[in-house]
Amino acid sequence: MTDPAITDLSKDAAARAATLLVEPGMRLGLGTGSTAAIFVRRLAQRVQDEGFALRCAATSKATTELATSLGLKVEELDDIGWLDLTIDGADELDPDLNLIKGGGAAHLREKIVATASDRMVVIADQGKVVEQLGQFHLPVEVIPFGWQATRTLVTRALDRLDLTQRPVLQRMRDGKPLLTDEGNFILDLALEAIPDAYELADELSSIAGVVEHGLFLNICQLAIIGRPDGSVVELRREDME
Ligand SMILES: O=C[C@H](O)[C@H](O)[C@H](O)COP(=O)(O)O
Repeated sequence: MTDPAITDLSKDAAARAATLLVEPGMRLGLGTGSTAAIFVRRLAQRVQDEGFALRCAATSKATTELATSLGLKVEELDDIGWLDLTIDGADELDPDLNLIKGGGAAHLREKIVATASDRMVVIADQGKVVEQLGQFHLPVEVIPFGWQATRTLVTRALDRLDLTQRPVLQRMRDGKPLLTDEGNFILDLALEAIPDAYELADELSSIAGVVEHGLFLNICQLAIIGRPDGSVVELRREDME
């Protein structure tokens, strides 16, 4: 396992590089998670040093609190309307820049913000880059009402795709299921490999109690992968090279 301090250096390298994509006056989406938090800190520092204005929309209560505490102006997405750029982390990314997100249970708002942006850029360390998605458990946000019936429907969908693993309600807080910022539960799918992410996404999206899954397909345009020595590698979708 990679030393967490090394991983943090890599995340910081990616975050620093991403701050250079931000231009004065931009409408900017702020992601959630440890990498996105480093970006928010780096961005706040740059804004303070250079004194320019930005309009930010955040993807979680945690990011709203962090950004606001650092002096960034955070507004409701609906008050901004549309975003120029969103910068966020990811749990996994494949060579097509398809992603798994939601390790921090924020993927619903993250997907709304990312798809309401002209560009989404992912920042990550090398450990997030995979050949095929699925090693990281796939989060599926479900409405608490009837969640067990929803879980049955998710199981049947997995069966149809010959995926034998079962969805699990495993994220707990104070002995109760963890609630997302939108008051929903998370089912985790430990799939190990997702042979066809588009097919799985379609199946999951067609289930009534599923609010959103953590597959981000065809949404990210650029990934900035940080290295412990402070350098970065940029990955673009193959069809965009
Ligand atoms: O729900 C959380 C988000 O999708 C995060 O962006 C993702 O889990 C990556 O987080 P981290 O940068 O902490 O690995």
